Amino acid sequence: MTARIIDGKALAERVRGEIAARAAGLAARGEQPCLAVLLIGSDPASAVYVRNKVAGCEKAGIRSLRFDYPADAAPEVVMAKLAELNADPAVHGILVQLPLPLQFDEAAVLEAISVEKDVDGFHAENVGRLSQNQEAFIPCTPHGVMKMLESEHVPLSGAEAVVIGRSNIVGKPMAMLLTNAGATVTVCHSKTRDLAFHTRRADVLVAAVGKPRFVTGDLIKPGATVIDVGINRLPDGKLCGDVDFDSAAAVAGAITPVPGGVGPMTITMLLENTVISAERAARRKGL
Ligand SMILES: Nc1nc(=O)c2c([nH]1)NC[C@@H]1CN(c3ccc(C(=O)N[C@@H](CCC(=O)O)C(=O)O)cc3)C=[N+]21
Ligand SMILES: [Mg+2]
Repeated sequence: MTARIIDGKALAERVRGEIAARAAGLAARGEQPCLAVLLIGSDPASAVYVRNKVAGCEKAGIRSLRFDYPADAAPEVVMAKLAELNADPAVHGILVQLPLPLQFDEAAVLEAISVEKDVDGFHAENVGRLSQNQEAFIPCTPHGVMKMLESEHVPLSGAEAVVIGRSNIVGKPMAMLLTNAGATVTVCHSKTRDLAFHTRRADVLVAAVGKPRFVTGDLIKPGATVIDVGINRLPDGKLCGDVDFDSAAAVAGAITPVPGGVGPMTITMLLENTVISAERAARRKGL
């Protein structure tokens, strides 16, 4: 058996077409969607992601504002910029690229973004709303994964879902979304005693561990849907996921590649959240 490949890039293209149409409609009514992106420091991976986000905005007809700060930037300077962007009615989304340099209190920075403009969905209030299954900005990576599962018609109600990784930006919100969709969810992590015991029961397996090729075929239930959230840069510069693609694809029913899987959907959901925020602003203004 060899797994069907879930083409995140193709799905992202399709969804971005719809987002671009909504953005154009908003611009015609005088409310052009606008995303502000703050990048602090010079981490090369962060620079690539931010460049991809800005390019994604441009292609979808979303205005983007980019603010770059040196690694030793004073937190007060960034906080002042956030206050300014929160108050600017032309700005609909604000994203502070993570990780932040050590002098920053990450939680304090995320809380300083207004809930209405928190298109990353990392503000505690949006996290709380998601956990209560209320309308909220949903973190882009897990939201993109849900869209992929939906477009592939993967049944979730009553399914066994296993998430490897318990980060605030992927693992935990992923578990919440799968729970809200009716799956029986297990969250595994570095302290899990018998990983294979859990993963071999999974109808849907999401890998967000940050270890290259960590999930091998022997951990996968035959026919399972395997979602690879990992993005690891190998010494040769190539990108690889948390899943050992070849051994996994021999067992799984469907699998996402890296690159071209979850990554492009992550940026797509960021664009969608920005458009949603702009649509709300337009509605408030009666446009
Ligand atoms: N505040 C914040 N919000 C984020 O959403 C956020 C963040 N910080 N910090 C880092 C992670 C990572 N992330 C990715 C976005 C796009 C790709 C992506 O487009 N990947 C392409 C390949 C890109 C490449 O060539 O490197 C792919 O998988 O095909 C990957 C990873 C967003 N993140
Ligand atoms: Mg983890």
